[in-house]
Amino acid sequence: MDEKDMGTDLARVLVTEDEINAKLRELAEQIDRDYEGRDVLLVGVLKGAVMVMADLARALHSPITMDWMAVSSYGSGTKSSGVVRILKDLDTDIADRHILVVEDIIDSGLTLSWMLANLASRGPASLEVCAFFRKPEAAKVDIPVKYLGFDIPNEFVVGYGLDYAERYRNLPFVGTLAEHVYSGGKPA
Ligand SMILES: O=P(O)(O)OC[C@H]1O[C@H](OP(=O)(O)OP(=O)(O)O)[C@H](O)[C@@H]1O
Ligand code: HPA
Ligand SMILES: [Mg+2]
Repeated sequence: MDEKDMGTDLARVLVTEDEINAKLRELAEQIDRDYEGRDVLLVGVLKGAVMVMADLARALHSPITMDWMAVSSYGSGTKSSGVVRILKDLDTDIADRHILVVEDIIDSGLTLSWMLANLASRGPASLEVCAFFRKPEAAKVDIPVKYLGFDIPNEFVVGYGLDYAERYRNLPFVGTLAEHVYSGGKPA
């Protein structure tokens, strides 16, 4: 599915594939500059951050390693429960390491707020956040984001890693879903 052939499930494209690729290059340049001479461990948050992690890592020239954590607060719905569970912990000891957490989206901020407190308690040398999308109007807690992709409106979005009931993660752009997808009805 691309932007010209969205099917009937998508209502509106918010960020195009070209905009995503340009932003990745911009963020990678900044990260390369900031981490010059230091080894950085990118910590991706499964599963949403898979796309941004893979693309950002390839856009970087810095020597990086990657690790993954799986936490879940949304389940199959569209609202954060605020209750964060670790489904998979890091394989790496992050004490004295430079950690850059890579997230697809900050919505309420509850997931990342919990994760940052958890990671900080492990004694990293530094701890920063790269979030590709953020919904400023949805924030319940303030998250310090050093590398930000796009601020987007307070609507449920899918694509580029973001799912609705596990679907749409593979769209190369980000958009909103048509009403019939939520209501289970037929496309208009
Ligand atoms: O700021 P918040 O309101 O906490 O929301 C953001 C989090 O919610 C989503 O994860 P989800 O729990 O859906 O898991 P997934 O990445 O596997 O889809 C998203 O990938 C972020 O991790
Ligand atoms: O808008 C969203 N879409 C998909 N997953 C999400 N997780 C938090 N916010 C969102
Ligand atoms: Mg999800």
